[in-house]
Amino acid sequence: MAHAFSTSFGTAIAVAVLAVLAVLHYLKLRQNHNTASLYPPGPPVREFPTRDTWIKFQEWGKFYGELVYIREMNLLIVNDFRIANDLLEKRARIFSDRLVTPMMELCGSGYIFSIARYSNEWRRDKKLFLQNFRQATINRFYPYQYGKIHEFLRKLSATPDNFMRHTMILSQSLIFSSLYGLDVDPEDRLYHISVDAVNTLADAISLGNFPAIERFPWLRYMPSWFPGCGFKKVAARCLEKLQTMDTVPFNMAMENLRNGSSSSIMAELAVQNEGNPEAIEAIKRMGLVSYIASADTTMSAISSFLLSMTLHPDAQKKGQEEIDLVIGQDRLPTFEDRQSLPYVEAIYREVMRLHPALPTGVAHASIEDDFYRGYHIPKGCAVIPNIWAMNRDEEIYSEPDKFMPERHLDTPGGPFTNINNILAFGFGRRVCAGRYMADNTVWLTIASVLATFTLSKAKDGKGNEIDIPEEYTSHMFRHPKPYQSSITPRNQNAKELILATALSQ
Ligand code: HEM
Repeated sequence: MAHAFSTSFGTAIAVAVLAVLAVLHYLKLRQNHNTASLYPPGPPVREFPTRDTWIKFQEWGKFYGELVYIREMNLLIVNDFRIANDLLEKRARIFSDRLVTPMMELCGSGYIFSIARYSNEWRRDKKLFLQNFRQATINRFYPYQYGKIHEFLRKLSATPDNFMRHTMILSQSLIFSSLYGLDVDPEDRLYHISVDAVNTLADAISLGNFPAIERFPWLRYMPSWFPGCGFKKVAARCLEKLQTMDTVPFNMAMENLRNGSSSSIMAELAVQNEGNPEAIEAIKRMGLVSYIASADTTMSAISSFLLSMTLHPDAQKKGQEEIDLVIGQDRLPTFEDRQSLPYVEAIYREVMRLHPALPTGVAHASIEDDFYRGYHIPKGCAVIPNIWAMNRDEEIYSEPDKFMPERHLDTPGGPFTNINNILAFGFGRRVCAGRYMADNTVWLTIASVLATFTLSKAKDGKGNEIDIPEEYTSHMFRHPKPYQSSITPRNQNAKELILATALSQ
């Protein structure tokens, strides 16, 4: 009897569970059916802007709402930090892919994990990168950062009118010195190889430059003489340049180690992995991605700082006064001073807020269908985080377009909040892997320039200030367009401090 009871009870439970499952399945199907066609609203593709995309995206956000979707492109624009966090951070399992076009693959995107698919290859290369750039070991780069930033001060002092060129050289040469132990000059062959390789890559993978392969991906399997297959030669050239770029500095670093003239992180890693060709290739790729990911971004942040100081003398003065008060005028700032300089930190945070180097970040992509706030986000959707708009959220920042470092002092956490609050570095599992190094480089440059120079508008022959139009480039990387500025050492003491840095090189 007991057995019969338990059997019928068990059957009843099984029937009930099946019934619940059936209902749930039906509801899910219904939800999918209802939402499958419910994409977020958005404009037609023909309205897609060709420049200053972040401004148009921000306008669309105000018009269409929190999610803007361009159906023909399967592209989602996110203007709100909370949503970026929900998708790119909390649902990182789904939203950590990148869109890789056939042209990118042919050009060697597999070499550069910052633009590679969310894959085992990405995990492998990122792991090696993080071992070398994680927060705990980041002070290994301090000597190179002091060296190159002090060299930058000397160049600014000697030829201030070339400040833009000096900024670019600082950003590019820092990676060569930090990783390879190489002192690269703009006249060097290596410098030209690197600039040329990056430009070739940028041209080759920019959408619209090779429409045939974009429209007919199968063309990649045709020979290069086949009509419309000119892209194959371009891709082969690009790949070759990237290979040269990751091999030439690596070989130089190895040669320097062998002949005893200098050691370097790259050479030491290679020695530890001697006899393991795969590991050696991964080390070379790490050097390549470091250069590609760091040069333009670091240059942009420092350039935006210089322009901001020229345009905002009050903020500049407050930064200088804080430095004078805390460390005096007899030495240059060091990393140990950082926590004692809240206003300098606030200037840094404000530069990163108002002028993100990549205003629309780097697009993530989804690996499966997802549903968010009642909308369907299809598999393979490119998600653009509009950092520009997020950093100008009026609910968080009053008068968001104004340069006001004070806003970071007035917040509960003060200016020294977690680096992950700096949205300019991106999101989730694809967040900038070099951010600890970048953060240190940009901060030390800011503190060192404030300690030693005064920046102001340049004057014409009649002594009138020359107006600065405050124009920025309008493509993926955003940085100030050329302008004139007066950059002079603050006083004799500052001049001597700058010159003295040459002695410690
Ligand atoms: C001010 C300077 C910098 C800024 C503003 C910046 C910004 C960014 C952004 C927005 C991304 C994309 C994040 C995302 O997909 O959500 C990124 C990725 C990356 N950055 Fe940076 N970056 C800077 C400097 C550097 C430096 C100095 C390095 C290396 C030494 C570096 C290495 C990387 C790498 C490897 C990635 C790819 C991460 C991945 O896809 O997994 N960055 N960066």
